[in-house]
Amino acid sequence: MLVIGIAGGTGSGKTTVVNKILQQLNVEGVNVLSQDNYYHDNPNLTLAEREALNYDHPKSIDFELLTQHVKALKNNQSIEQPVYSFVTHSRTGDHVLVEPKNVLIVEGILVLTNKELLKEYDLKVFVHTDSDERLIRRIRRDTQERGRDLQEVLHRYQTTLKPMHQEFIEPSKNEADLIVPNMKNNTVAIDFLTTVINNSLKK
Ligand SMILES: Nc1ncnc2c1ncn2[C@@H]1O[C@H](COP(=O)(O)OP(=O)(O)O)[C@@H](O)[C@H]1O
Ligand SMILES: O=c1ccn([C@@H]2O[C@H](COP(=O)(O)O)[C@@H](O)[C@H]2O)c(=O)[nH]1
Repeated sequence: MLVIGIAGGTGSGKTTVVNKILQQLNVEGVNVLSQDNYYHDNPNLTLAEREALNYDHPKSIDFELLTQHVKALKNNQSIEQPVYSFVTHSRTGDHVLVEPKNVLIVEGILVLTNKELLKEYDLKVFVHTDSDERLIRRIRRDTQERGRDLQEVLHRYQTTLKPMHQEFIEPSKNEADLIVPNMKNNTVAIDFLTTVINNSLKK
């Protein structure tokens, strides 16, 4: 199994890059584990308390479970991936059965920040987009798809998103084997990535 970690700031285009790779890959099967499904659950807190949490710090992620799931899939075992809701900031209680396949992509803002998880990757990618462009994309997405209002997005950007990006996410770029600029559609980088993946699988 080939394991690929794809990180980058919020709104950098990680999901978009992953979807483009999936469309082009010439392999039997690919699993994608999104870090977004591995946020810690906080069932004892009220919704208002959960809304106030910092979701951009590495401690907000259940890296133990994520790493355990990556290791299980590599050992040819199935996993039950938790499902997370961005509306309630909590796990829904549902699970998705994931069976091992030839390629495993692990994507998320913090997936290159955890030492144990870093050991599991064969290829590490960082998607780069300038912060002003990422903020614009985040405002659009969170107001249109995640039920947030403008003031909430801007407040979160200033209080947690930007400082956490500077402290944890941007430095994790140094772990990457490849940096993909994604200010505009970058077909060359996507072609390059799919070629690298296909070649690694042939070895
Ligand atoms: N190269 C690009 N040019 C313009 N818009 C893009 C590009 N890549 C992604 N987007 C848009 O930016 C938003 C965030 O992209 P997404 O892939 O969800 O980012 P991430 O997963 O890193 O948070 C989406 O609305 C997506 O359509
Ligand atoms: O309950 C939550 C958990 C996370 N977030 C925000 O999501 C982004 C990460 O998602 P991307 O798809 O990579 O942008 C992160 O910046 C958190 O702030 C949330 O709003 N609520």
